[in-house]
Amino acid sequence: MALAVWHSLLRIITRSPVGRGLLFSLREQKIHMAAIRAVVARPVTFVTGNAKKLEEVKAILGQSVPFQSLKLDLPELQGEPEDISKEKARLAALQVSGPVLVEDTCLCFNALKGLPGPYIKWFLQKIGHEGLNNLLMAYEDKSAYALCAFAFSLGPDTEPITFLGKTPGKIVPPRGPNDFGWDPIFQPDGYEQTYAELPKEEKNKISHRSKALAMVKSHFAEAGYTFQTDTSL
Ligand SMILES: O=P(O)(O)OP(=O)(O)OP(=O)(O)OC[C@H]1O[C@@H](n2cnc3c(O)ncnc32)[C@H](O)[C@@H]1O
Ligand SMILES: [Mg+2]
Repeated sequence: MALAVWHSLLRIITRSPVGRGLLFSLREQKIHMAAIRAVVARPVTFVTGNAKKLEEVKAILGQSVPFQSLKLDLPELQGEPEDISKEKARLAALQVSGPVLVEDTCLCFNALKGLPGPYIKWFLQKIGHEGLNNLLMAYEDKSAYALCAFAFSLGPDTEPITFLGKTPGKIVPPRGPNDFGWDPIFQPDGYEQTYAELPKEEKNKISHRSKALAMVKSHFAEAGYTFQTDTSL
């Protein structure tokens, strides 16, 4: 009985234009999914010009997302962090002709409505830790947040997707080793130490970068990508 109903249903589907359209689009979708899997069956390249970022990304991701890295200082668009990161991913995907991961980091002062934000690199280079503290001299509010925007693209023809991580804290006079950007002047909420004073493993547990990467990890796990680590292909 059930088989007879099933057969007549199948007849209706295959004979009607709507049913045929449905079957066709299901087939197309299957082909599309297969294409996506084929594209990502290649290594993901994390593109950055910053060795310290790479070090942290390696430590945080471990073996969960196999990737190779490419040292390249990509040009950066002006604008909102997410858009900057997406544009970096588009440029990186063109360069690599394959799946890429990039990130853009911001340091945002609440008293300055989020500035320097994505321009922190240039502020840090020009005015240093002391100058960054001085920017907040006129304000009582020293609160700030570190923001990381990762963007992942499957390749040059694919729209990048973003993953944001944010850690609140405050800006303080520099303390701790001066080996990574603005780490000595950022004290995360709930800690008496600056990022620079914290052991690396501790920073990597609570940082803006680790929060964004946790989302990257779960996206990769849900999508079920299979990545090739053999770069000879
Ligand atoms: O090639 P990319 O990945 O862009 O590397 P970059 O050094 O240019 O990095 P950004 O454009 O994201 O600029 C962010 C600035 O903040 C610094 N920075 C990034 N992450 C940091 C972190 O976790 N702690 C301290 N400083 C950080 C970094 O050194 C830059 O000066
Ligand atoms: Mg940069």
